[in-house]
Amino acid sequence: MMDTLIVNIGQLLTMEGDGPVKGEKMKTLPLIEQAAVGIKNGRVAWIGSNEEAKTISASHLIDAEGKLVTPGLVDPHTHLVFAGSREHELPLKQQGVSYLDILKRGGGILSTVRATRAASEDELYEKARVHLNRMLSYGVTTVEAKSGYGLDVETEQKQLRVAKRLHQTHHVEVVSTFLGAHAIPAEHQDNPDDFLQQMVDLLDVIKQEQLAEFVDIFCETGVFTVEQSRTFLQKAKEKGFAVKIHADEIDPLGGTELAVEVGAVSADHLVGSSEAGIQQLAHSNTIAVLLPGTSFYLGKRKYAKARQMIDEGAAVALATDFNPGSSPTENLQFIMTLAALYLRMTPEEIWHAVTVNAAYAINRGQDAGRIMVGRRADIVIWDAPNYMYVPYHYGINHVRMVLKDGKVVSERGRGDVSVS
Ligand SMILES: N=CN[C@@H](CCC(=O)O)C(=O)O
Ligand SMILES: [Zn+2]
Repeated sequence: MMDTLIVNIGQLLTMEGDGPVKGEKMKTLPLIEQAAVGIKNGRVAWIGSNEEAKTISASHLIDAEGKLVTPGLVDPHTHLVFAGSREHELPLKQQGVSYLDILKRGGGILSTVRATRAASEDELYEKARVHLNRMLSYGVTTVEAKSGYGLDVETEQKQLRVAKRLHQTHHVEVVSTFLGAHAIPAEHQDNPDDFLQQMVDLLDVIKQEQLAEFVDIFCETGVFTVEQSRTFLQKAKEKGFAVKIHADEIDPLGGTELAVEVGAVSADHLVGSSEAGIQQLAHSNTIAVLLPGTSFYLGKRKYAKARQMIDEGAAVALATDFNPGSSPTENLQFIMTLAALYLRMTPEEIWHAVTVNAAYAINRGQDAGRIMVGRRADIVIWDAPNYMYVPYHYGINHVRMVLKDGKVVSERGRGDVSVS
């Protein structure tokens, strides 16, 4: 007897397998047609054909109506917790002022820092909760959330406490990353190493209070150098954190090579990765987290070389990079379309990148990203006839229903608008 039985599934993407999916293997999608899934105690208890399902009883029956069913999506790179917004930067961008120049003038990340410092913990929580609700409605059941808009001891902890509270209170699982090294705050422009030392000193408290499991740094021109990033991440690793890097986002500094060297769980952005960096990445365990929404929104022509990365054998994941400056969107489905058009990833590769590989990019590979017996039942029922349809029909939400731990936590109308 199942708690819930999902029947009449046209295409079930189980993503069944072991470990992150690399290179060539991303081209083959583990898929069952005319399938059904049984759920008990919040976990997947049975997977079989729709025919076999007729012999199984359940307290709650969901008819997938011949549509697509997939694992809950995983968004492995977001800046979820912040105050304010930055729509006033759009005209500056139109005048040709670059992202790094806006930052140099004290805007960009630093303007969000001022707003976040001024906000109360409850205000930050309420705002982030709204963004997280929206992510859930787009099919995301696990999300990574970075701090980095405090850049002082007090506000960084405030952001991390908000992420922890969201994890405890929201249906979506929130995996927390300390990004205290996101920019050099105004008061430390002349002594960035002192600032980095303050952030290092904070690591013990973060560990004790279990406020984050990852540590990240923005390795970029005018922000932190490769040397500073190496030292900072090595100290974080010594203190027991897993590490990530904002690498080669704008200028090709060698952040990709550094990610491999320090054994980062993921290297993120990678728009300017060198040939050597891509080679090293492809032969490492570091997941390449690509953020085409950021290239798109910064109005760039240059995108990460996803094709080359996959062809060389790397495991690629995709994320929204949701943040108020370079990618203000919670819509991972739109990112899937950008990946198809600008990263030239195939639909099969894209689905790996938003499920299993995204889960491995945040050390959740054993829990999320796959529909397998014994796993948490984090499942999306789509109003889409097949997996290719989601990146194809762009800019709208194709989710019909989201289950987290076997419970329906988000449900939408069918989009069949009645016009009188
Ligand atoms: N590049 C650094 N951090 C974010 C942007 C943050 C912001 O602009 O507020 C990113 O990943 O794109
Ligand atoms: Zn980011």
